[in-house]
Amino acid sequence: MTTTLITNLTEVFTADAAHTVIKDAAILLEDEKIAWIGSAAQAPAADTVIDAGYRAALPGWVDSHSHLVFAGDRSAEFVARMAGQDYAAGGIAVTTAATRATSDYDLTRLLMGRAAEALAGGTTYLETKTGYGLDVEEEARHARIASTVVDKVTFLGAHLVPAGMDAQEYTDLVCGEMLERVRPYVQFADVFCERGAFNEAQSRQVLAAAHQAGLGLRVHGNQLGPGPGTQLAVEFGAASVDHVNYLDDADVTALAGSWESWDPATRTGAAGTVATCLPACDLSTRQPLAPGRELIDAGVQIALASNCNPGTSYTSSMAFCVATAVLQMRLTIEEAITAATYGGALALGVQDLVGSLEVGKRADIQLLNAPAVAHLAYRPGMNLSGPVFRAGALVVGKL
Ligand SMILES: N=CN[C@@H](CCC(=O)O)C(=O)O
Ligand SMILES: [Zn+2]
Repeated sequence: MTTTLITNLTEVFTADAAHTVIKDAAILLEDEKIAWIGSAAQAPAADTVIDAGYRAALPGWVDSHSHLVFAGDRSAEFVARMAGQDYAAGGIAVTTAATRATSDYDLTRLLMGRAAEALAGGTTYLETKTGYGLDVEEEARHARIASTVVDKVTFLGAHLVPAGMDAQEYTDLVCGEMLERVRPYVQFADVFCERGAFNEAQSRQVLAAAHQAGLGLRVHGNQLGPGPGTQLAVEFGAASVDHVNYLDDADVTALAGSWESWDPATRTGAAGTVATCLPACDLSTRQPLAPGRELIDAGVQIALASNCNPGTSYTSSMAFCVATAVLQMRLTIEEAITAATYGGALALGVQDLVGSLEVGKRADIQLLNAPAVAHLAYRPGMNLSGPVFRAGALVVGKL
């Protein structure tokens, strides 16, 4: 066993249940795990001592929603949107055409580049989805490639009905042969339950088949208008419902109800459906920001994620999401960081492994080139990303 002490930290934001902040702190690592956190003055001896240079530390981001397996460019669509055109699900087809025409080698290289970009920004745990393949061979190929690069893979065959195909026929394919082929590579399945994508009956069919196949569930819900997505997610016990821009009182009540057996003070009990807010996407599509403040106040556990994809949110910057959540969604800095770390872990079911800095957890730690984590929102748009540790190893930057 090797011990490493990271010391001279101005503050450590742990993202534990009490949002504990330790000033003038140090963190002891034993191999890949956190063994001790406390005041630097009381730090135990270690084999190696690393001087953090009076930076603040926080957990690595857990980005629980992205679509990184893609090729091609949709900047023209973005330009048109900024000129007043509405976002429509149909844009997905443009990426599908470009991605289908890209080799395994190039697609892997593109995905690895995006994952490296996220890591450099402090993301130490990453989920990504399929959903630009939209036929059996391509969805299986994208799932296989994703499984070699990211931590969790979500099957999103139910992203868009491909041109020329009947919606019911395609839904049957997603729930049958496609699901079977992607199954070895994925842990979750998702459905884009929205006008222009999959309706309630089709979404139900997808969720039921994925559940039957033993997958965790997620739903893209209530992104472009009111709809059944959120309530379906709760009904099926989905790990998360993502977007949640257009919620009514019944949706919020259903989400809150799913957390009734969860004790937020001890973070124990039965987890409900995490509401994942995607503020970078909301800005890029000019949708109303998800009601993160109201959801937290109602007792719902929320996550913040990048939704990095070429259509609606071409950024993997979790720091940008955190700053937006504080400045525009009225979250406190502690709530926003916790949603982007522990909340993401909860949405992926890995909260015992990552998402907070606590003894026994994996040492996924990002340092900020700033003395306090508040700088993430206080200095929006500035690149404050410093050295990053993943599983106890320094993987970004030098110290
Ligand atoms: N809403 C559905 N899917 C993606 C966008 C996909 C695209 O436009 O390429 C999203 O999460 O925003
Ligand atoms: Zn998405």
